[in-house]
Amino acid sequence: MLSVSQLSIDYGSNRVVSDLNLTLGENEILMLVGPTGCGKSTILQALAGLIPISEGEINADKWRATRNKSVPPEKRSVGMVFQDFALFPHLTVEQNICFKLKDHSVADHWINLLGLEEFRTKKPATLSGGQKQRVALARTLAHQPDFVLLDEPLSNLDAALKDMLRWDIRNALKNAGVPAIWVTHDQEEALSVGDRVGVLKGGQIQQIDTPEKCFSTPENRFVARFLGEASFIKGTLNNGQALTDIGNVPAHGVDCAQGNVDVLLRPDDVLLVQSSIGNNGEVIWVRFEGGSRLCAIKLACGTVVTSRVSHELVVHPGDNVHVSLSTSHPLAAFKN
Ligand SMILES: Nc1ncnc2c1ncn2[C@@H]1O[C@H](COP(=O)(O)OP(=O)(O)OP(=O)(O)O)[C@@H](O)[C@H]1O
Repeated sequence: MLSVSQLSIDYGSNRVVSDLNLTLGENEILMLVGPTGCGKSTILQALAGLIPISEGEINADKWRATRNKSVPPEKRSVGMVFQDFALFPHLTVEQNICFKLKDHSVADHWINLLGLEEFRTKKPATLSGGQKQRVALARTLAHQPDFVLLDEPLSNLDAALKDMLRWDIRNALKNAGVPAIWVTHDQEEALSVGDRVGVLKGGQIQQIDTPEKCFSTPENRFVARFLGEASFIKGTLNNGQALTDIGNVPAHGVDCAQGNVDVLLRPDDVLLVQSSIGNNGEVIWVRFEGGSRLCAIKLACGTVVTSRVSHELVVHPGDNVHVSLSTSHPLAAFKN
């Protein structure tokens, strides 16, 4: 178990992380997301003991660090996985994994689990990016850390490989029973592989919650926009029901919002139909996504909403269409 309370971190006179509170449960994967420069890597470096903290404390089972009581990285039992793999080029895969390891037999488990058997005697230069990252993860887990910090481990890999490797990393962490904090730029990665997601802005946590809650009931508009396509439509909220120009839906008032609100719409909440009568909007752009199309529709009131439709529905900019709300789950509504 790792817990961080009221943690602040400065670079000189510049405070880049303020009043951070979080706990990492046993066997939990916590994803940290946020725009570039919001302090994600800085938090990982402070947890690893690579940079000093200015306020607050970090508590692990075996140690406690504060501004006045630093604990060196080697005493923290922390494993780190970086985007650039950080392997020793002159050592083989096996030697990299076993580096400074007393019991080499532990390495075999991770070599097998991460599919590295055939590369055991190879040098890193002959491996692909995905294989190198598996070696880096195997090395980290073979050292049996108390927790693992992953700093954008997939950002140097192509899309197809990313998708496969993110599940392999999650499975390996779960197999090891080691909790992890995983920094990513990728909202889809955060929502799909994390047990919880922490959204950061300007060095401050905006929300830490399950992926479902962060996505469906974001605590503010920043979180709503950061975690996927979001549009807002004006409405009136009373007794859990929001009335809008394109339909009435169950809604939940964020911060007890009532009356005039902006209702958060995800593309899957908006139903688009092509019809010759009763149209209420005009398509302004369409993005082909493979199995689906993402369409932006301008309503008569000027509001733009997005809708995701099947690839079978061929829609063009300029088409007049009918959009409505089709959700049975409550949508988040913000005071306007
Ligand atoms: N060594 C340093 N000295 C001074 N300022 C730094 C240093 N490292 C980072 N910063 C600043 O601290 C802020 C947070 O940087 P950090 O690298 O933690 O952000 P990040 O969220 O990880 O960004 P990215 O997603 O681009 O990797 C940024 O404004 C950055 O310019």
